[in-house]
Amino acid sequence: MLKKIVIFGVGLIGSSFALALRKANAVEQIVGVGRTQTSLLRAKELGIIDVISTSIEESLKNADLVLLAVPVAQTEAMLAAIKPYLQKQTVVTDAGSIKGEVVLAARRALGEKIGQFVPGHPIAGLEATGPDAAIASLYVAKKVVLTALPENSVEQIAVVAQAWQQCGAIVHELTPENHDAVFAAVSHLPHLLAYALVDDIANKPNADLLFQYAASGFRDFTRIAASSPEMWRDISLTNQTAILAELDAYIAQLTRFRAQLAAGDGDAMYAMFSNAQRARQNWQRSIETAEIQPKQDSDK
Ligand SMILES: NC(=O)c1ccc[n+]([C@@H]2O[C@H](COP(=O)([O-])OP(=O)(O)OC[C@H]3O[C@@H](n4cnc5c(N)ncnc54)[C@H](O)[C@@H]3O)[C@@H](O)[C@H]2O)c1
Ligand SMILES: O=C(O)C(=O)C[C@]1(C(=O)O)C=C[C@@H](O)C=C1
Repeated sequence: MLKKIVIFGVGLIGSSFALALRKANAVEQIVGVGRTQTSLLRAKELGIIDVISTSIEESLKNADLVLLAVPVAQTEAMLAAIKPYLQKQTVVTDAGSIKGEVVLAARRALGEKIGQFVPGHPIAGLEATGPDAAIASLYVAKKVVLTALPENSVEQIAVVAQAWQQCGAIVHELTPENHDAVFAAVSHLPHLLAYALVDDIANKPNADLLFQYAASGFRDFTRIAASSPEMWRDISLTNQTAILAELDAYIAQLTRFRAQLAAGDGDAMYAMFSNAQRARQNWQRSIETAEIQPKQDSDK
């Protein structure tokens, strides 16, 4: 049981963490720190947080756990503001979608207190933002990747891992470099492609006509283009190298495909479509097995 947790950023991710811990009866008091009073008042109204912080110093007194759930470019300034008031027993974690730059920012901001920071990333989310979008079950049977630091103690890592497990999540560990390369391929690139496609269509002279007939294929491919521009700007800039590598590989793939189409090479196109279909079906089956099983267990 955590006595006090402090959440910086009461948006989708921070508020869902709060709701999940409350549902599990795993926390006594939740304090919210925000950029705008509006989201903090709304989070309090919705019963997500108990207390709206008016001072970082006060909020950190006797805290067990601090979660940063803000756009990743805020990490360094936020940890620098926290550092003077960070007590020895408090563990700090984050939910940022990239880890390499977050770790560098944390080292710069926290200095000798870096051992108290256990970097994390829940692999669950939505295109919606803010406390109204929060869901208590968002993390159930979903992965949370920790990229623990050599300076973290086993106990500090356990505080963060156990909090996520209380939310129903399954904790994995990766190095920050592996993390950023993996998510550049399977999360960051798809978001950028969806944004680019919708922007391209929106800028066409006949955009209204095109959107009028866009249907479920368009909906499935572009849901994530409704995500937060601030969040995705920060992810793009802080994971620039890995995203550029994935973007180049994708452009090469499109160039290959374009040549096949221009040449009317149906066999080559069929081979690529079949390989992708098989891979997508296998992925769907394996993810369903992994994610449905724990849900059934927890229903017992
Ligand atoms: N949305 C997802 O699918 C998802 C999934 C996993 C991880 N993440 C990561 O979680 C973090 C939060 O994303 P989200 O989806 O909850 O976004 P969100 O927009 O719903 O919430 C972010 C909150 O942070 C607040 N904020 C911004 N700057 C702040 C500051 N300086 N001080 C205090 N509060 C501040 C905003 O007001 C907002 O309430 C991001 O780092 C993102 O990369 C998002
Ligand atoms: O489902 C969505 O809307 C998401 O964008 C979630 C998603 C993802 O790409 O899967 C996005 C970013 C996160 O860092 C983790 C999860």
